[in-house]
Amino acid sequence: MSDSSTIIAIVSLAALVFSLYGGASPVAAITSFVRTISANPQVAELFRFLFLGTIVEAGRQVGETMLKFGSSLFVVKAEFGTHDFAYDWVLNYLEHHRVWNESRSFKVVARNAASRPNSSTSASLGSTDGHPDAIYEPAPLTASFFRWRGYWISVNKSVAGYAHYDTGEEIGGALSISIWSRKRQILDEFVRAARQFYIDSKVLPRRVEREEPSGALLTAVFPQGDLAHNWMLAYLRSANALGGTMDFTISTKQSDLGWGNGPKDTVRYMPAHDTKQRFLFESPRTGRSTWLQVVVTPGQRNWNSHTETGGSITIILHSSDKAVLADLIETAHQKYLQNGVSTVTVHLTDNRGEWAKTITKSRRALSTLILPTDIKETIVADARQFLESENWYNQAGIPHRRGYLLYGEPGTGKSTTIHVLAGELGLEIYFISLASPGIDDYSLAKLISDTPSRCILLIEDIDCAFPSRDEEDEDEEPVLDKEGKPIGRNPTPPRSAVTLSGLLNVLDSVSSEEGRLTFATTNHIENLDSALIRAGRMDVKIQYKFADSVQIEQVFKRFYPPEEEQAIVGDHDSEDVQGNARAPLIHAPYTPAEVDAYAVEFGQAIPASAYSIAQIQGYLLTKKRNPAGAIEGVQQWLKSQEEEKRVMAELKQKRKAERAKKLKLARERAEAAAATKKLTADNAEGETTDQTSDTSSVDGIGGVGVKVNGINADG
Ligand SMILES: Nc1ncnc2c1ncn2[C@@H]1O[C@H](COP(=O)(O)OP(=O)(O)OP(=O)(O)O)[C@@H](O)[C@H]1O
Repeated sequence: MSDSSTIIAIVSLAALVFSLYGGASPVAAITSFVRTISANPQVAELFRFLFLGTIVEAGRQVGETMLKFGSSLFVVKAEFGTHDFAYDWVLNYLEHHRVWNESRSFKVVARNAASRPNSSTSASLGSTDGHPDAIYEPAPLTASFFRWRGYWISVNKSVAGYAHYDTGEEIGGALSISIWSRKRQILDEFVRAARQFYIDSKVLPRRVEREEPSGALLTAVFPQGDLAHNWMLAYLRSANALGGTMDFTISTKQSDLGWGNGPKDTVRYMPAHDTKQRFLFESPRTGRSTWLQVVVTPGQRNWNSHTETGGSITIILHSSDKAVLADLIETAHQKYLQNGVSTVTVHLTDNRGEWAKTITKSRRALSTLILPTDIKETIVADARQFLESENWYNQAGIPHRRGYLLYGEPGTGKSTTIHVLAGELGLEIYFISLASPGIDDYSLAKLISDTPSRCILLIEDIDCAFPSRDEEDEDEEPVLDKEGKPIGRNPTPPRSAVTLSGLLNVLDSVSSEEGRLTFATTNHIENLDSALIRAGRMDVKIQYKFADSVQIEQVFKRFYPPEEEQAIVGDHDSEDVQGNARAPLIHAPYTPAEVDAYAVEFGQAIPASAYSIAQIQGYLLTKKRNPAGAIEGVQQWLKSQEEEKRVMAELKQKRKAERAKKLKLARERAEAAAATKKLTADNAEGETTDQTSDTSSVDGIGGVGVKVNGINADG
């Protein structure tokens, strides 16, 4: 009975007594009432029960109030909601202490068991047939007691939750604990111990949604196209952090190389769109472990440029410490650099003028680059010294940038030099071709500002930003003066939308002063503007020529290494960084002495400064593993090359003759046009004179006729 009902009962009783004995004093009325009812034994019995019941209920209520008061003095209580991480700490800790070991009432779950903390009480159900294990949880409202550091603690699943329709994780429930102690700090110690145990046992944390607001977590987004995205991807792949997903997109495309475990993987397993994976980051620096949740969003493929843009990697850190994020990024960066030891990364643009694609090439050894004398060593030393002398540049007030112009015949090793150098210096190449459709002054400036400091910026075929001055160019049209006389030729319009001033601005821009090595290559240095190649923009200029006899010998020896076993030269993947054969393929059927002798013979057979290394390499590739055959066939090959040259020269000659004919025709047409113009002017003058004299008008018209005939005869 509640307090109010007791009061109502007493008041009603008093009212009854008063109505019966209204005229008497209250004491007399109660006395006579008691006398009246005690005369009736049944009514007396009823009132005795009522009286005793009231006493017992009042006593119970007083006792309960005292117990509540007492327990608030001697028991510390806490509740943990299933939506919160603290619930996971405590649940995991209690499971570890086998708190419900003796219980006879469980809730058993199997869905999503793989992502739940490992339970010591979990039963392995059919673990061999791929079914998940079951997890035993306390059933709602069953209390369990256990001793912890000398205190009694009771645990009770006070509110039963329900499974989330998507994740299967319990939400809406609560776990209550009561610690039998007067000391409030025991609760702090308990929660701290549970949290530490959770961290130490590295159990898989619950999944959180990116949108879920949580001050306890840090979120970092790495957008595709930024270098940090590449670092993170390299790190996650190397740490096998993306293998845990259950949703894959399978690809066999070369362009999806980044998702393979190695460059030679034929099938690549890419995480499906927006899949979330949890992964324990163990910092090699601090030794600290932090759970990460990784969400990979692949980009949209642009079918014109065959590149992917707009993707991202989102990392949710189960930590609020920014130092962990910084540590993760640095670890990923270091991993990426380590990978770069055996590979060279080349960034390419799409046709909208954005860095969109990254390809990885095997690193090429310095020894595989064949240049006269010690040019390659000089270039490497020069670039290395430049990178190491940033302070010197700053102190001297000179922009910290260096430009190299590699010019000369095609196929002589200009691009190869840059590839080799990138491998030697551990730098990435940012490749821009000025002839690409999407590249103009604006996109060029943007592309360059989007490159990191310390990289190689490679501008290939820089001459296409300038009009060609090639005498042989067939597209040239004659330029005529006012009189219609040819005064020269129109230079071919540049093949690039980039202008000279745009290019110079970019080379001089502030963003180029960050330890960047700019390389430009061209086959036509004569077409370049002197402003572009002056020192300060192009500090080092190196000419590449056709191979001399020493180079020819070296190429030959490279094809027939004197080792017992050999790899196919020219296939870079079969060489390691030192240029040694990685995968021995076949027993060499010749001795080193034989190869040396053949090489000298080969060097003498091929005329010096007439062929590029690319051409010679092309021939030797037809004679793999057969140095004697290469010597035997060389004269035949030279003849075919001469024949090819002759045919090319003939074609050129023919084209020249056609152009001369075209030019002559154009000149004649122009002269005729000029003559017509003059005749019209004379005629107009004649008509003016005619208005004053009739005879002169006839002469004038006749004069016109003669002139017209004259033009026709000429024509
Ligand atoms: N000096 C060289 N040393 C080693 N290999 C070379 C050399 N020159 C050319 N090659 C080989 O020839 C091929 C083409 O070389 P590369 O692309 O470097 O020439 P390039 O001068 O840049 O030509 P282009 O001016 O046409 O771009 C490569 O496969 C490379 O292996």
